[in-house]
Amino acid sequence: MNSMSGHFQFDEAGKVLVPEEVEESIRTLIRWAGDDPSREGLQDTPARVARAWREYCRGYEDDPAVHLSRTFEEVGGYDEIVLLRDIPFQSHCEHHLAPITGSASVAYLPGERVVGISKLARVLHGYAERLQVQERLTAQVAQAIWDNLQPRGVAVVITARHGCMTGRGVRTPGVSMVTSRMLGCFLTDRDSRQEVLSLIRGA
Ligand SMILES: Nc1nc2c(ncn2[C@@H]2O[C@H](COP(=O)(O)OP(=O)(O)OP(=O)(O)O)[C@@H](O)[C@H]2O)c(=O)[nH]1
Ligand SMILES: [Zn+2]
Repeated sequence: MNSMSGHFQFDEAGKVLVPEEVEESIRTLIRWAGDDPSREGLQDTPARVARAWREYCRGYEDDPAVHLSRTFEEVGGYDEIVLLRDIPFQSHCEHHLAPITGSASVAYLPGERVVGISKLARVLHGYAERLQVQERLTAQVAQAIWDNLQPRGVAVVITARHGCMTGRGVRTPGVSMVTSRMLGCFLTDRDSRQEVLSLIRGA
């Protein structure tokens, strides 16, 4: 079994085993950044970093479709928009492996089936906890809900800050990126789109 392809191995205590080649690559990076990986404070760092990255990227082990498979048919005749607003999330950009932190609003207009509301946040985290660009994250969350719930409409709006624009590069703190993906009636019907956008804005 190849530990590099996401099939992790664990010790008796259930802690993930870090392959030597992964630790060595982190030591190389520390050396390249200008420090000495053998000094006391950095000795355990490669294993910690490896485990931290497995956690940052645990979305690769997650299947959002599973979260959306547990649906309910009857919710008291409710057939209006369901919105989960301002769900905080963390991701990492695929260009610099820098943190992306933000919040997402996820809405759908149910068809036959509704889902437990926490599942919308689980889908978001499942895709966010991978190496991402914000546009793809937004599209994947919307598409997963569209494919699995067959709703009448889906709207996803994400606002996030990119660490690669604050701590390095253009060094422009405070700026956010906003992306949205509308499907179904939120794409084709102007009134539905306005309604969902005003709910998302909290107007
Ligand atoms: N569209 C998009 N761009 C992103 C995202 N995350 C990071 N980026 C951008 O990806 C780009 C990568 O540009 P490159 O020119 O290849 O890399 P770079 O030399 O490090 O660029 P700078 O960040 O401008 O220093 C940068 O403009 C980043 O701001 C994202 O989620 N979506
Ligand atoms: Zn980046």
